[in-house]
Amino acid sequence: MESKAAELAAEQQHFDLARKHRERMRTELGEAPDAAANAGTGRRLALFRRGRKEAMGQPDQEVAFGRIDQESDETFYVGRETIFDDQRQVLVVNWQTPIGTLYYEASAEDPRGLTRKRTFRCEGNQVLDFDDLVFQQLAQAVAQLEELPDAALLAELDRERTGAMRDIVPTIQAAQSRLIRAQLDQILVIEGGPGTGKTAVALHRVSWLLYNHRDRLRPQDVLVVGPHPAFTRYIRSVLPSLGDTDVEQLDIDQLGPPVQRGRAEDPELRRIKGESRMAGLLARALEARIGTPEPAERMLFDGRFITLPGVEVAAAVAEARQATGPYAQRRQRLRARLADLVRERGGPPDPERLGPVENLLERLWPLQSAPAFLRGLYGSAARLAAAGGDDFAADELARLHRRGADRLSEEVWSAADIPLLDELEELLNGNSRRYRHIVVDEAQDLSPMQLRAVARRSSTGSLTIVGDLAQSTGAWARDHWEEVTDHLPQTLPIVVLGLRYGYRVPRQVYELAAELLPIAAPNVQQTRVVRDGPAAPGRYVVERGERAGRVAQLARDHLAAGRFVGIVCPAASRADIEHALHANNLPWARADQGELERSLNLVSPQEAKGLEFDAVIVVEPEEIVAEDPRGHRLLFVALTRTIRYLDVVCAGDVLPLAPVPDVTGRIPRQRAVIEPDPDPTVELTSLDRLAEDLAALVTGGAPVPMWDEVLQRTAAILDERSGRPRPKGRHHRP
Ligand SMILES: Nc1ncnc2c1ncn2[C@@H]1O[C@H](COP(=O)(O)OP(=O)(O)OP(=O)(O)O)[C@@H](O)[C@H]1O
Repeated sequence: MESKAAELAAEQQHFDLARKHRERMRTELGEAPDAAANAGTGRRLALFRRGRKEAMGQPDQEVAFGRIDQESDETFYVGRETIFDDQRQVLVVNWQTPIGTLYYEASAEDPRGLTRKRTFRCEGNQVLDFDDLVFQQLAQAVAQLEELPDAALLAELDRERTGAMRDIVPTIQAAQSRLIRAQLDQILVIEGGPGTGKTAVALHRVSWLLYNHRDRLRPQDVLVVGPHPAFTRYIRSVLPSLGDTDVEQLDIDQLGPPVQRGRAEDPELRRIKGESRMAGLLARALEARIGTPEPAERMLFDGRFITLPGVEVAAAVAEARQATGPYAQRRQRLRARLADLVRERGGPPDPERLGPVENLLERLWPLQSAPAFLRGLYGSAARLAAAGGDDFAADELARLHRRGADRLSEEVWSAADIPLLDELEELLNGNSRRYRHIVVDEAQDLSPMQLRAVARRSSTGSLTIVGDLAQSTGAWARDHWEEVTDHLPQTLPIVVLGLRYGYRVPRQVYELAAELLPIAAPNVQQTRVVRDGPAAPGRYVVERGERAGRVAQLARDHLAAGRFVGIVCPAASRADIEHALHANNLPWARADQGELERSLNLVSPQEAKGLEFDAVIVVEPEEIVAEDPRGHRLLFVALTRTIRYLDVVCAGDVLPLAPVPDVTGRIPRQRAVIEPDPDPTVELTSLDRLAEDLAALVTGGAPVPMWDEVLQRTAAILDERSGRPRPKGRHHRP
């Protein structure tokens, strides 16, 4: 057998050769002439080449991260891009190709025709070392190899954070790879605990889909929606680093017209505005703007009166009302009809001279902008009452009523207003941009109106929905995924698949946070943590007056050690903490302004969703719990943001498990987790869907030989839950 040194030298030779050819390919891309049949094609070619060049690894980046050896004796190197030599021989294959996929998927149970999987450790393009998995040897010894974190993954997880998410191409795990490659034509719900890689998987899935469905999907056809600007900023470099530059990435608040945002609103009003019955209210209110004509409509053209009988005008209005299409389009239809009626009576043929028709049209079918219309509607109790119909109680309509700013340009809108404006935009103009695939991250919190805004942008019904029910908080805290998927297009199958291994949060921290789960989300499966952290969580219970000073001191210590730090601070303590940071001369970035670049970041628990830091300082858990009706979930979010260090600084309990009074002094009611009633009328189709979901879970979660075992255990769990006697011979829960 070759010595390791000799093998390393041989690998280095291959890496050097591949790098030489990568640079040759880069040069060729730069030099290729822009000549094309026409200017448009030339521009597209130039853009394509720019995209290809950007996607190429930098000269100092390793050409490959892995190698697979097949039983057929063929060997492939796997990297971020395919590299050819000048004879078109492949030196490295792209991770997104079927061959590249084998690198992630081969396991001891199912080696997929491989004899060996090699993972390289590199510094630049210098091969320092490699680890081998030799499948035949391992097959007998390891039952579930794919679940064990390997050295390469652990080293990657321990790397310091910077405020920008990185790609995980070299270390994608088998279970993650299955979700990345799941079929395009479905609504795939990726669920899992904090730090299981849901966001990373969803972004790599986009890249994989773009590569493997080039015929149907261009980068411009894909939209990624995140919960807030700091999150979008955090993830925005992942797709470009995978070579996919033109994918649109927006915050949920950007799905709507550009208006001034920032209006605060109480949760009850937020809840009303988020409900899908608001769509009906808006549609009725808009139709109510359409007027009725006078018995006779008299118009003056070039000194001559023309009179249209009211019944004819009313018929034209009725026809436009019944037509399909958005308000503005139907208005055009009415305009054309009125012009015809005028011409039939000898009016001017020239549309330029139809000013009086425009006036009549404006009176009957006024032009509207979404913000002007909604401001007017909120401002009128009578219009709200008329549009509310039986769907809204009087006190709900009273809550919606508000006096608008003096000028439209001064109106400040709330987050819950944005999807209403977007709904109106669609009713008025119907020109929302459509996408062929949409990814929605942190989807567990979105209101039905926000989900409608997502759904209307989907031209195919193909979506990837990402979230964690245990982190679902706010006015729309959810306990079941159906509460989300019911508002999405129903054209394709819905499959919920889970990620179970926690890569971010160290064991000591997760154990603390998981104490909240029995109250926060008793139905949610716990994460299996893959690694230990460097230290137990720091618990600092201090006098209230000392709290902010202690936070500043801890932040300073973490910063001195070169860590990327997040302070998760409830609103009630925000001013105190800001003051202490100022006084200690510690500049920080504000997540509420989409910033996340400095070493020190101040985030609210809500903004903390999806983010991660080397060190996290959580301020006053009791206040965090009091901040939301599902406050224990919010605290769970706050405690699970760290990749290494956690400190909790408080005057109250480190881990308040009992309900804590909210800001008004009331004990918030925890909404009961609703177990679905056994319903004998459940339709076969939904049972089929449930069975399909379960089958998908089993397929994705266990190797084939274990399926029977899993099903037997599932049956035992169900028996236990239902209190039914367990038939003899069935497996017991371990
Ligand atoms: N296979 C992997 N290789 C290397 N790093 C990984 C892998 N999977 C996940 N990670 C890392 O683990 C961390 C958590 O991943 P991610 O943010 O995608 O988790 P999440 O499930 O979306 O978490 P949350 O629910 O808190 O938003 C990230 O730093 C990510 O890069």
